[in-house]
Amino acid sequence: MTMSSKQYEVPYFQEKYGHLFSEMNAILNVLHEGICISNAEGIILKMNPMYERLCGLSPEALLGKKVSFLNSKEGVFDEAEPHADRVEQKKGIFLGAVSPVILKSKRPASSVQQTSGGKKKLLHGYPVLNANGDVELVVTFIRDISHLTLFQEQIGYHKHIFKKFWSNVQNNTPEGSDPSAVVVESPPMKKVMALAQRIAATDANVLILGDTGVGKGEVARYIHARSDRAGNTFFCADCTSIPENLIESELFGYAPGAFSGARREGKPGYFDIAAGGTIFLDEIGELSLPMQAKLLRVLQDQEIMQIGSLKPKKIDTRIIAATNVNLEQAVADGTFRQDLYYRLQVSVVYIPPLKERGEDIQPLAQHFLQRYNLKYRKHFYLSDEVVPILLKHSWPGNVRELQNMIQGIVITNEKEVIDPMDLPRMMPTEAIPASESYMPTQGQLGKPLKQMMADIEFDILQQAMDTYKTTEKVAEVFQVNRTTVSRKLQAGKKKRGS
Ligand SMILES: Nc1ncnc2c1ncn2[C@@H]1O[C@H](COP(=O)(O)OP(=O)(O)OP(=O)(O)O)[C@@H](O)[C@H]1O
Repeated sequence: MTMSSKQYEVPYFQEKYGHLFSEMNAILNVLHEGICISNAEGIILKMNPMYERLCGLSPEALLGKKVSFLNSKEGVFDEAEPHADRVEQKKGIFLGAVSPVILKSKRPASSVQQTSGGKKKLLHGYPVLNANGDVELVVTFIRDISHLTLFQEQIGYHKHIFKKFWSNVQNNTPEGSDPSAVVVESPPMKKVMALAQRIAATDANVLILGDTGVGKGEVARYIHARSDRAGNTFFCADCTSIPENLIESELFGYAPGAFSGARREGKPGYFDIAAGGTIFLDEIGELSLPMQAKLLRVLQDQEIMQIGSLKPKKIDTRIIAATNVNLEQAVADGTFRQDLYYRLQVSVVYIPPLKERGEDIQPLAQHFLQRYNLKYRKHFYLSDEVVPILLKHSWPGNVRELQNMIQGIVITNEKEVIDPMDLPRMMPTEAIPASESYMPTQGQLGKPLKQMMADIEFDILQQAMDTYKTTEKVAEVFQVNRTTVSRKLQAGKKKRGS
């Protein structure tokens, strides 16, 4: 709609700036920004058509009025106005106009406003000062930024989806998940992998048992990679990381319009994502009893029931489940369904703990060292003294513990050779089996306790000197002063005449 310039003018303004009007109006009328000019009293003198459009107010309702009319927060209305005009004023007003602020501060001001109808507006106001430095006019520019914020929100949403997708991808392809990179040296592990290879050729569901960190996930990936499903998705779902109230919709998805707040188009579950491939249900021993019942139905009928759907849906997904829970005990305790336990018993792979696979320890340590050297651009290597200590450690956290230890050393160590001193503190002492721990000799027994203790101390320090070579390292291991170590060694040698 094109307005004649007259509609936007008040006599005062026309009188004072009339000579500029024709050119100025032509410019103002084509601008994509709304412009409003008010005087030092806050009276609105002029506005352009875009301003009217963006505010949803007629020029008659504004020209000659105070800017504070625009301020809906304070609910200021001209009581003299007829009711209809007040309603009209109310339609497009802001939560706070910038002009009153500029009149006070004499400085530019900006704000983002949400007007009726949920539109977002960006306001920039500038003072025009006279020769005395007083505000003579305030020029306010207004721009509709609703589409920008909508765009921003859409970008934010897509960023969120991308992040989720990326974390899923990472979740399913963890560091070193290349099945050919699985370290298998010990006879028990060779047996495990031979069994996994045989099972892979069938399409049977699998149950993998073993303590935490033994490599159940690795073996599951190995089975998938060697099966006919290798070209399709391997989806890893950690049952403990999904909140109980979401697990059903995450695993099975939901039908369109399943519940209020649900996505209109419905949501695929992990079983759909892994269609044609393999779903790895880790920590299955932690599933609640109601979810166990639903999983049993999936295993029996090869069907899932999406939330909000009345029709079962056929699935073509191989299930590999894993747990470190003793399922037999869990069945006896009533926390795991017996029928599900029997269903899962079809093909079972048990992975022994690392301490029972001694031949794997050094190759695994070298494997992780190589990986983290490459990752952090380092050249670390293991000293000969380290290997026996690694072999003697009990590895309660299994392969993951070894992996984390090597990564930690590569990140924090200063020198390239990794020796016993660089291992976690508890390792060297723990590595001495009980049979090798110190027992007083016949010769020592019968001596005063103080002397016996000094002898024992001397023997321990000498043993440590054999392992660590320098008094500095021995002092560090035993967390004492270096001079204390030297003094005690010298005293002991003197006493024994060596
Ligand atoms: N034989 C192996 N060769 C190479 N890396 C291995 C081997 N076994 C395990 N790993 C690595 O050790 C880490 C722990 O393995 P994984 O996650 O498979 O154990 P898990 O038994 O599934 O553990 P959890 O019970 O906690 O789920 C992983 O980073 C894995 O890549």
